[in-house]
Amino acid sequence: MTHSPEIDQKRLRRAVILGPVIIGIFMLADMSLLPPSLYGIYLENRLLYQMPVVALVVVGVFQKQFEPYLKFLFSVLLLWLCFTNFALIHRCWTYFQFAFPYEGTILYAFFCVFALRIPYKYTFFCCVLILSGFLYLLYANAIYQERGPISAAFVAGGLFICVYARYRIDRSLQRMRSINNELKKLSTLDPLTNLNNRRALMQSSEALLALSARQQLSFSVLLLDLDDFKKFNDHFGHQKGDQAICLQADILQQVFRRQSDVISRYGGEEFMVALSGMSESDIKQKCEEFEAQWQYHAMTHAPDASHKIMTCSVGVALSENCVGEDLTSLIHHADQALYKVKVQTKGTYHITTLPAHRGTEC
Ligand SMILES: Nc1nc2c(ncn2[C@@H]2O[C@H](COP(=O)(O)OP(=O)(O)OP(=O)(O)O)[C@@H](O)[C@H]2O)c(=O)[nH]1
Repeated sequence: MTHSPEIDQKRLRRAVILGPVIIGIFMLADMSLLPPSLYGIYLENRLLYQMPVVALVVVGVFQKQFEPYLKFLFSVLLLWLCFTNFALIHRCWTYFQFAFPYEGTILYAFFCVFALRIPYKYTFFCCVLILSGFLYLLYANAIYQERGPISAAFVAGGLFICVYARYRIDRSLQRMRSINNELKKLSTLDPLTNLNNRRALMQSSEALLALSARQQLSFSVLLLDLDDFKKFNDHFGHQKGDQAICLQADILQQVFRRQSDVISRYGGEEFMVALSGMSESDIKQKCEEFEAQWQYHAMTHAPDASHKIMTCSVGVALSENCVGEDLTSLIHHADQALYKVKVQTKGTYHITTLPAHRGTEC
């Protein structure tokens, strides 16, 4: 299941607010364990060094302009929390011979890596630095005495779990994203021609029609159907038929080159093109260019077909002012125009111009 960026952002904001609350709860627990002589350096460490940085990060998460730098900011936060904690452990030991607990290191790492979602590479880098810092702390001070090695192993193990789990999570997310993109492609593209399929066509055409209506532009639907294609298939075989369909897709892409032109496979050997802002004479010119391309390629047709070479009939519905027009009705008019061509002269085109609607915008 995927979430929208807005939901992700809300969750991140909630998590980052939770951070100081958890630190606050731990402070109360720590204070109940600490000898009163340590209150001063403990509160100084938490309130003067840790909390201001935590507050800065919370503010950063709520500022949109910091979004690209959040992973860096969270990594700095993690390092800062761990190293200020090491400084506290060092001071408690040096001045009061008190072995302040080290387990917070692992909690900081778990929170920043999993709740704030520091990516794998940053996590790896941070965990290496944190472990090095902790090992140096143990080397420089005999804080945990005979429990030193097991403490080191515990911190190393906790950090390793962080790195490895983050790696697996990031890999799975990456795989999910690429599968999602593939599925999206499969659900919108026709596998033979790589053009939009009917579903994507309807979405794109509706959007283009709405835009054309708002800008008071003309809108036209072209239905293009290869002639006597059944005879072609029967004579040359299905594979050659597929080649003709691919050639049709190539020709359409050559003729209708504007970025806004919507080209798609409507179904079988039928294609549809939706155009915005084209006059009747522009469309005539495009249809002639299209027919000329088929003449140029001169693909030999079946002996019993109406033409010696492959041709394509085109039916066009042109709405000069598409305000109030709907796509289904335009497709219907284009289909009727195509039918006229099929029964009269295959391999040509027919344009039906629709009168301008009056009234509400579509
Ligand atoms: N090779 C191939 N053939 C297809 C594909 N999709 C549909 N067809 C064939 O296209 C043919 C369409 O035949 P008809 O609808 O009778 O149309 P037609 O023979 O072109 O006749 P007119 O439209 O009147 O010119 C059928 O034989 C389908 O099997 C495809 O993806 N590949």
